[in-house]
Amino acid sequence: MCGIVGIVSTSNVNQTLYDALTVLQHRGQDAAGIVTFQNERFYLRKDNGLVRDVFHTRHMRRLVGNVGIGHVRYPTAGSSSSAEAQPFYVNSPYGITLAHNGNLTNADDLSQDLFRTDLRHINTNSDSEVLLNVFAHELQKLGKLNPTKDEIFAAVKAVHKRCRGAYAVIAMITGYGIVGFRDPNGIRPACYGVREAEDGRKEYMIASESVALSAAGFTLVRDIAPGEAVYIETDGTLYTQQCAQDPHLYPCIFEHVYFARPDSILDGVSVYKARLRMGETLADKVLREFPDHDIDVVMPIPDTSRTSAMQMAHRLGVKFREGFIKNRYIGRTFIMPGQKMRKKSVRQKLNPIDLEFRDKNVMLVDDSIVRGTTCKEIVQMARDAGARKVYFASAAPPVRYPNVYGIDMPSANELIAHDRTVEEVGELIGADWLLYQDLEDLVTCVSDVNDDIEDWECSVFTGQYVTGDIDQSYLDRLDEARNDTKRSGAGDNKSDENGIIDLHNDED
Ligand SMILES: O=P(O)(O)OC[C@H]1O[C@H](OP(=O)(O)OP(=O)(O)O)[C@H](O)[C@@H]1O
Ligand SMILES: NC(=O)CC[C@H](N)C(=O)O
Ligand SMILES: [Mg+2]
Repeated sequence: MCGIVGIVSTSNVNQTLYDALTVLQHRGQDAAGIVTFQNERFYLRKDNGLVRDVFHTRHMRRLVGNVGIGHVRYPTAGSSSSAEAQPFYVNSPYGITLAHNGNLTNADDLSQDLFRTDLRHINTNSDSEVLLNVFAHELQKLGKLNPTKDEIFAAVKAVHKRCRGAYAVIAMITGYGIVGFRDPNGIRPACYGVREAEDGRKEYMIASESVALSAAGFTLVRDIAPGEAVYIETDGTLYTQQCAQDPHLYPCIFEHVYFARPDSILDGVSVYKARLRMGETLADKVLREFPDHDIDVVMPIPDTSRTSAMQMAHRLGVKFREGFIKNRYIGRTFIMPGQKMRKKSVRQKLNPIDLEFRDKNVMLVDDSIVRGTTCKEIVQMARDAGARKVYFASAAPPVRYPNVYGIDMPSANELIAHDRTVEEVGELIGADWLLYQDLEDLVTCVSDVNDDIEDWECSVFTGQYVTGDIDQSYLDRLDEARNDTKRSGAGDNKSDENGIIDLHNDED
């Protein structure tokens, strides 16, 4: 998952972009980047690291201009190399930079076409660089010296025809403006908002999540529709157009389970409310399956499961307690590259308050169980702290299938629930009872607010991929390229050794 943001303002955008990226930091903690535009020049700073580590005062001073875009990255393609940090840049036509959240499922084919037919060179293994070049090529084909909204929208239309997979995108076209668009299935989120400058002129922001808008004083106008493009010229004139032939809204349900911040509203659905409901439906399942339960206390695994755990305890009428304290200086473990790093981080990250466990039957609640790294360690920690029985509940159903749309779960074999029954997973993690949310219930928790949502992208639970182009051979190739063993040998954290030359980066 990544976070994207773009602003057209009447004054310098560097600080607002920086602030927005810190608000979106939960979506990607590997790399960050900002590019601004002023007087016919782009100013770019991107590197590996958290936002606060990548941008120092000297970089911020140089990021001048009233228009700009930003990105926080959590890789799902290529490597963690700083050369694959975003935004990407291409000089022709016009000079375009682009930030992408999602994952293209036909990036390999596109890359070949770009080279053979479109005579374009791709310098990294990033699917986002491919996407940028498709967009650039389609814009170039129109052959205009000064592109108008019609050319921009025509290029987005062509992108929809050529690209498969998931993409929420913000691109900046030198001197003209920024364009944001979503793939025709609306898998990844994107919205836009407006605020008034002191002189009354309008300023716009496009972002992955509404929380980035509200934190910067923008009012949410609406979500970008699937397939739609929003083009904002540098003078603040805004145009929108549907650019896909047959759009459907199938948003990723995992945004509500784990990725998004609870204070965001995605496609009209409050993430916070959805998570409260997940707690209620989990409690109802406990009461259905275990009416005489002997749970003394419900505890969240911080942070993401807090909202659901609280509501579950409330509905069950049992105590809600914080049994694990989180070290706030360790990042999200699930989005860390490499299993070794994730495992070590769980112990460093969470520490039990023993007195909350001693002689108690505890129900531990997490938002999801993916590789099982967190819950295995946690169950043991609860026992070591003196718990009598350790029950475990997941606010999401079993994660059994890889994700191909921008969440880094490339390998079925690394998913603890893949090819296993709930009982087998329960045994593996060492819980006395393991309870998963039913998929139907999860869907109910996020539904009934927005009738435009035709269905949810639930492939990690069902193995059904909404783009219809995913077969076993694709999944095998993805597994081969990105499984943890592969990456721990040659990829992540050795990024500088993979030989990708960083072409357009202000390194210090
Ligand atoms: O089964 P696993 O492979 O361990 O993955 C699932 C865990 O990872 C995430 O937590 P994370 O630490 O990333 O972030 P959080 O603090 O937002 O909960 C998620 O909330 C689960 O706790
Ligand atoms: N998680 C994402 O959205 C990743 C975007 C892109 N596929 C990359 O790897 O950089
Ligand atoms: Mg967690």
